[in-house]
Amino acid sequence: MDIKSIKGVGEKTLKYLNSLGIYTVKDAILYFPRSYEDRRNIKPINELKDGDIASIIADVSLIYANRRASTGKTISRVVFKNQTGFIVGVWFNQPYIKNTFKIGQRVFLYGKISKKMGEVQIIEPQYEKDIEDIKFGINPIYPSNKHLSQKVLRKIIDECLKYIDSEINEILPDDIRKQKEIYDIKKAILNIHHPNDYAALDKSIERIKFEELLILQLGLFAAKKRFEKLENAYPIPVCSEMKEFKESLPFELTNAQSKTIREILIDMKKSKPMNRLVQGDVGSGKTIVAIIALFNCAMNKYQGALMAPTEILAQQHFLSLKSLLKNYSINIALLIGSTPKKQKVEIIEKIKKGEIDIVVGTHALIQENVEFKNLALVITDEQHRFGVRQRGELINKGHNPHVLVMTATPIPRTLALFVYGDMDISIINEMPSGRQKIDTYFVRPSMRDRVYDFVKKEIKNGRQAYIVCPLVEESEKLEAESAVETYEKLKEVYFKKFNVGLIHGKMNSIEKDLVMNDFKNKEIDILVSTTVIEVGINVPNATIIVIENADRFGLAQLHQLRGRVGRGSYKSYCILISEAKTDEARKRLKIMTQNSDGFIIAEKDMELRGTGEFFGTKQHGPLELKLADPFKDIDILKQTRDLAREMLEKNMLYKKEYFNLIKEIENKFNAKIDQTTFN
Ligand SMILES: Nc1ncnc2c1ncn2[C@@H]1O[C@H](COP(=O)(O)OP(=O)(O)OP(=O)(O)O)[C@@H](O)[C@H]1O
Repeated sequence: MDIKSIKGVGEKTLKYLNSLGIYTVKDAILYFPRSYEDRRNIKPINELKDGDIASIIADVSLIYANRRASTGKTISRVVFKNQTGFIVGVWFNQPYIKNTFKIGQRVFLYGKISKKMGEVQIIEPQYEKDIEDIKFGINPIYPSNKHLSQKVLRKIIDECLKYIDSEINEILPDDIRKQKEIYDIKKAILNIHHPNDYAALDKSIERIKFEELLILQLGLFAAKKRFEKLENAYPIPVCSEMKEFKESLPFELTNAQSKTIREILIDMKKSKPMNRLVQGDVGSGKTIVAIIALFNCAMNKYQGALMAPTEILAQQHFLSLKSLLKNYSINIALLIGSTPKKQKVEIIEKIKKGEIDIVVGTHALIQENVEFKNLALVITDEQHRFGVRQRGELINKGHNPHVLVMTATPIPRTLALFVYGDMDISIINEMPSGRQKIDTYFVRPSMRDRVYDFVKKEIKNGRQAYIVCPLVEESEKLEAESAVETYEKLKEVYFKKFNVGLIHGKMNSIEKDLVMNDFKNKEIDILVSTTVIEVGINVPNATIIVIENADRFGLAQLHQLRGRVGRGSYKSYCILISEAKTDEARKRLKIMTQNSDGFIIAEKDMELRGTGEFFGTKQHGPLELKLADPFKDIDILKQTRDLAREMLEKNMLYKKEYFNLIKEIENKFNAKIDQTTFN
């Protein structure tokens, strides 16, 4: 059911809902809160302590005129009272607040308490004036943006929840739910939006995680079986030019690269399609491995495709391929969202006729009108951006093509088995020779000027720098705005005599390319950027990266960002600027200063948190998991793996009560499942 049919969803709201990924009523039902506010305890004012998060019901007793503080901020103050005392609501830069309340009106307030010189204040509280309508339970807070208030979003989602019976199907049969003592799906979803208590919430979250991980495990088993049975891939022998090509490279391959390449070339010779994951730490040299596989494919007159997670990266891979393969008659094309229409049509036509040997692209490659003549090798450079589903879509364009997946996110071996259990794994655990350790420092913002002086020194020595702006979750636009601000300031104040460039996610790809090219050609000394440079960017002359508000980033992300430097033989530096107010933040940043191996960082992160935000908490995770986190939920992961095995051994999945489960696996993995799949 379309979200448009829900009361209160006009054209504008629809646009904003879409920007959150909500298009249907089902999307809204499955749009889970990011956190909760506990409104159950209404507290007497005279018992409030500084720092409390409290709920209060009181009457408006006095509304002050707005005041301007020396910082330029407008301050609005409203006094509320009840039998237990007075409390002052304080709002900054919201001058309209003073007209929002009426003397004598009864309101509900929720927010953080601050005690200042005997005055009890509640800072920028949430308020509700229709006391009748107030929900006093544990209320959801949804990931949102400034256009959609929590109030509106809650109302819409609550309206959608009325349709839960028709929109959501139970996929776990009764006997499994009983055996595992887990909630039915509808109860779990309703509880996640409006929990009665935390125990019910935990059990509900667990139910969703269980379902997600069970589907993942079954999907992986199905994929593995499917691959095991495939026999008719194009066998691609090692071409006679291979030796000469390797010798022509500008560097000698590391042992780990050579071993991985050997494994790949052996796989490609077979008529059984390759299904291999290459895991290599940041900067370990995965690209050349992909290039060699593509070269071998093209020299055997088959087509190969390389899919990258961003346009910048696709472009970079395209240029590397062009330059390294220039002495061979291999036709290479780039196909990305921003390729001009006319050119796109031409490229697509040539791919179809087999006139293009290697095509590099983004998800534009999986668009339906791209057809290949003889696609024999599919490489996806995942960096944890693609889901299993998109990978499947590209694979379906070939005739059982060989598949190579590359990832720079280090996953401890035991865990890799669970999340990439369907694939063979090669690991590049060695850095090219001549690399030096990246010195990493964690400093307070008060040291910023000294950091900038250091940046200047590096630039005077001929090197280049990245300055990464604070992460703004949930809004690429705000992130871009903050990057522009930082850029202006740096250009005009600190680095007047230098060439400063800017790159962020809201620029179109032509603009991004221009900037990246200028940076590569040393026309830019300092590149101010958001996390768009996180994956894969390769400018070996850049030797220093400064990361602002470093504690906001996940460790994986910091590790990726740091990997933008130290990619050549120059000594490189990573400077993490952070207030790091909590113990945990300090410990995490210390992990970065003391370790350089991504696998170890991943493990330490796991130990420290007992959970793993290593992957980040975005709802569109690598495996399209909404709540489950393979790092954190290792117990559920094991349970579901055992259950998946049992289901297969006992041939349970063909019973009709498993119909919905099977449908869901087909959906998520973009693969057909029938009686023969698991045999
Ligand atoms: N054996 C080698 N010896 C010297 N330099 C190498 C070697 N292999 C790769 N390089 C160089 O190292 C740099 C990093 O390689 P590449 O871009 O493939 O890394 P990556 O593993 O893809 O890193 P990331 O995960 O950051 O994308 C490149 O400049 C590449 O030319």
